[in-house]
Amino acid sequence: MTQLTCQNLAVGYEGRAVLENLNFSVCPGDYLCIVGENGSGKSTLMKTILGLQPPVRGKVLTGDGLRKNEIGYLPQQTPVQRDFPASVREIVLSGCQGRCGGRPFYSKGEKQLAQTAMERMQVAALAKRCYRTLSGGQQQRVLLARALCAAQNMLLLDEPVSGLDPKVTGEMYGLIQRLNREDGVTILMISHDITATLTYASHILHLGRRVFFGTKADYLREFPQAWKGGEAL
Ligand SMILES: Nc1ncnc2c1ncn2[C@@H]1O[C@H](COP(=O)(O)OP(=O)(O)OP(=O)(O)O)[C@@H](O)[C@H]1O
Repeated sequence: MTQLTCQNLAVGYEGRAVLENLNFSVCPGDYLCIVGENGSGKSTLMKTILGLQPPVRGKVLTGDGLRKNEIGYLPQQTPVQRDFPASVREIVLSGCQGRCGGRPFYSKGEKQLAQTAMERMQVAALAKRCYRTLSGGQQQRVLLARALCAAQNMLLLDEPVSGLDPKVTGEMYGLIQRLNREDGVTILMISHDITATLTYASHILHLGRRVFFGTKADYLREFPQAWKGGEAL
């Protein structure tokens, strides 16, 4: 059973394709890394998958009980977002907004969901702290907890470790791996980190002059030089 299928998909702007002929599926529990050089269309594909912009051609289909508004999203952080003047708890709770249906307060269940997400991401002790006083790694864990409030089945992460030091990067990857392995959360991750991709991914989508989609083993068979950190495609 597939959760997400891109069928003859072309993505781009104002009818002009940046990427075309994309055909791939994601199953529950997959860990898909989307790699490719700058400008290859990773963010455009992600926005199309999230339904934030229409496909130029083709379709994005969801299945296995997953609806398009049930994909949790961790955007790439901008400096303005890093300075956001709200408490950790408020930010995590705001992930529940899609569930509120216009209601101007959070229910007991939503507050519990936020508490559980903060515990899973090890930020419960920071609940009352102001977001902008946190370290980069703590901020990313808060945003992951927020994404978990929005969706439990699939997370889309746009370069979740950019700007983090190696130790914090390792911790972040560890938390994401636990969500995937222990909680069965499907992961779609845009990454520039080929070593991490080859360590954690079950599947790889490489965007570029040639598009590749397949398992990590297929990728390594086709592009053995990827291990050496060389240009893969
Ligand atoms: N709003 C827009 N309107 C028109 N073209 C755009 C728009 N946003 C991006 N593009 C173009 O689409 C192409 C793909 O951009 P995109 O941001 O998806 O690439 P990316 O792989 O995510 O790059 P990066 O790794 O630098 O984040 C680029 O040529 C870019 O200039």
